Amino acid sequence: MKGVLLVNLGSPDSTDPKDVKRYLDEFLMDPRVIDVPYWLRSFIVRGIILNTRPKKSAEAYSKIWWKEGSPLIVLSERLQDKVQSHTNLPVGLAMRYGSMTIKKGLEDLISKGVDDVLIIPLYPQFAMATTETITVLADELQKEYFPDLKISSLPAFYNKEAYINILSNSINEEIKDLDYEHLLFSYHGVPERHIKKQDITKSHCKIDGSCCNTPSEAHQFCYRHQCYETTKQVAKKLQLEEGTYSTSFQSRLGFDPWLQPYTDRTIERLGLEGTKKMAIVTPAFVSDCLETLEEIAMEGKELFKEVGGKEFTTVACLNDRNDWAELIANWINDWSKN
Ligand SMILES: C=CC1=C(C)c2cc3[nH]c(cc4nc(cc5[nH]c(cc1n2)c(C)c5CCC(=O)O)C(CCC(=O)O)=C4C)c(C)c3C=C
Ligand SMILES: [Fe+2]
Ligand SMILES: [Fe+2]
Repeated sequence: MKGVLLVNLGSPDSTDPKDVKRYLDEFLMDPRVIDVPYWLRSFIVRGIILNTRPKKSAEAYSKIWWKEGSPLIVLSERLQDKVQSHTNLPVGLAMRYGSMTIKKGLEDLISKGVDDVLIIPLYPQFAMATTETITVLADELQKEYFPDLKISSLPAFYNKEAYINILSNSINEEIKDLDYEHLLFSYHGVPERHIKKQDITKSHCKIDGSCCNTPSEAHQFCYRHQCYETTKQVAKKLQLEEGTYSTSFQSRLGFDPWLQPYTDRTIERLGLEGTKKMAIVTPAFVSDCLETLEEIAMEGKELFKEVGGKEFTTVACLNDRNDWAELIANWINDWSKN
């Protein structure tokens, strides 16, 4: 029997700094997130980051935590329920990090009689630190624990027409009555090194602003290309005028160069240049989370006001929108016919 496992990033079990530390340890020790040799990663993560960050992150999580738990997890569970209501196949939910493990998710599906699983990474754009780490772990688990299980995964959907339509509608619903001056598409950043590493041609990626616009088979794994493509397709769909929107990258960590332009500097620049009303959408996230609710809706807004901005509107992630849940169910039903 076929079944499906939706997989999102995960959150700590609570806002207690001890839980945050345990979660960050698992997350940041993933070699596809901090991609340096083990001894160096261990030194950076356990010797430096985990000494100070858990307390700071725990405070940030406390600002956005819901009565039911982590917004990312609660919203993913609501999505799972809605998707389940549109398909007869069992739909499970797991997180790449934290307590809701992929192993448990697969065991649960197997206990329902499933022997053929479609993994759906809940990330529109492919990245080594998100999509790839999920599929690699699922393959490892399959080899070690579930040799009779067939596993396949849904590819990144950053440019799929039905997804672009739903994302565009979600943005339009929020901004149609605003006379905003600038719409910023803010994606989670990654170190530039990740982009170069994923270049299967080993010659295409230059991070010079032009390679991502030049057709190449490398784009199948180029997070930067895929982010710009999502922006481009939405802008086309919504007929946004050139100059009234742009793309930036948020949430950088450490001192290496990450994808630019950075979101915080872009918000600051827009405000300093005289923009009074801006809107912001975060299409790398399908569920609202720390990075959208705190970093953007709180910190970003505060920064914009500090530099003279007046109105800062955040567009909610797709979360558990009916059209989004229906689209995932359509993908599942299409897959189940093969
Ligand atoms: C080297 C570090 C990181 C990389 C690379 C990275 C890529 C990446 N992350 C997401 C999505 C999310 N990240 C979230 C939180 C978060 N991310 C990092 C670091 C890297 N992410 C940290 C340290 C944290 C924890 C928060 C903090 O301490 O500030 C979240 C939110 C989780 C939640 O519980 O709400 C999401 C979602 C993507 C899409 C991505 C690459 C494309
Ligand atoms: Fe992240
Ligand atoms: Fe590229």
